[in-house]
Amino acid sequence: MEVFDFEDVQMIPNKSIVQSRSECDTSIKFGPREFKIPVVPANMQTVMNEELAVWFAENDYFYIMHRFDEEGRIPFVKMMHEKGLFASISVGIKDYEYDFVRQLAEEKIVPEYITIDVAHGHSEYVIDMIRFVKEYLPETFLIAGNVGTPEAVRELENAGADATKVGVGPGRVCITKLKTGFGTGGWQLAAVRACAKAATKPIIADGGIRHNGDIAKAVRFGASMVMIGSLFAAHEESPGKSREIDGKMYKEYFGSASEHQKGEHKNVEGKIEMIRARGKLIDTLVEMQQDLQSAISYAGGNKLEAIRHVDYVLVRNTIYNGDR
Ligand SMILES: NC(=O)C1=CN([C@@H]2O[C@H](COP(=O)(O)OP(=O)(O)OC[C@H]3O[C@@H](n4cnc5c(N)ncnc54)[C@H](OP(=O)(O)O)[C@@H]3O)[C@@H](O)[C@H]2O)C=CC1
Ligand SMILES: Nc1nc2c(ncn2[C@@H]2O[C@H](COP(=O)(O)O)[C@@H](O)[C@H]2O)c(=O)[nH]1
Repeated sequence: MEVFDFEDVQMIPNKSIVQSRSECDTSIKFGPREFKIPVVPANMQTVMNEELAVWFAENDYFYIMHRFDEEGRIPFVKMMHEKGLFASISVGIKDYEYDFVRQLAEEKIVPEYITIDVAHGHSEYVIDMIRFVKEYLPETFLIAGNVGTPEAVRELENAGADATKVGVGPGRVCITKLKTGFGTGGWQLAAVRACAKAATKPIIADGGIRHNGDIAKAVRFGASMVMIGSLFAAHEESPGKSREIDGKMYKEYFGSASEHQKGEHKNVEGKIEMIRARGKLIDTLVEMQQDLQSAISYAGGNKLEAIRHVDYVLVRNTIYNGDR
């Protein structure tokens, strides 16, 4: 297989058909709803919280709530539904998660989206959970992950997953690749391509996005949705704690498998980073949308779909052209 990552690829412009980039439509239908852009913040504790979830849902952006406040999940779904908003939550695969899903079904609390969020999604235990969720909550749109191979995508889809999440180890605070030697770190974009070719349902490209142009590249290689952690962390509204270092403000961004998150040094595959505090989240979202509109224009179309068909070249790390 030909391997490459985001920085190794440049897409080739086509003749533009629009008079203004504002004509380009970045919206995407994902599951039962349509969203403004094909981007979702990572379901991590320093990226998403209840307040942000409400704001994202109110403003037609997709979100996935993390699973680290286990007791808070049912009140969260109820609160979202009382406000007339969609609920999108995460589950793990431990035994008590089966009780949780059963409780949702018994109490008729049906989230619109559930994401099975584990590091190594290509596993019989994940397949069992997919079957269980689809049996008890058949109306919920079920995302399962994370995986890095076409075979895994096929197996999770066959078990009933409505979408799969691709990316094992490309994240900014990920140390899976260093600690285990496994993953899609360094060739995430090629893994997205291979998985998308095998997929019959949508895939989410998860991790490794460092620039807005990477979103367009992930779409080009088959992603319906792109999950991003580090670019969404450290905004004014981000949940991470703030700290002043040498007179500059930073916010924490830590891995979901970090010692910081787990509270113990066992199977640690994540780290904590301090990221320079940035402005408002809405400015980042608007810039992502504008950059995507521009990308659609370069692709020669006026809808997101146009990006999927463009030619590309492999430039092997040269896109910075000495500017970095
Ligand atoms: N996208 C990525 O590249 C990665 C993401 N993460 C994130 O970290 C968080 C914690 O993940 P995770 O450790 O899966 O969650 P959990 O702690 O809930 O573990 C999942 C379950 O699977 C079992 N398991 C068996 N083999 C593995 C394996 N190789 N990796 C992980 N679990 C295994 C675990 O048992 P036991 O603990 O006894 O082994 C546990 O029961 C998640 O939010 C996940 O998204 C973590 C690493 C990589
Ligand atoms: N290997 C690990 N991966 C992790 C951990 N916590 C989260 N993640 C993954 O990273 C992406 C976000 O990536 P980014 O490049 O946009 O910052 C996130 O969605 C998870 O899939 C972890 O502790 N270890």
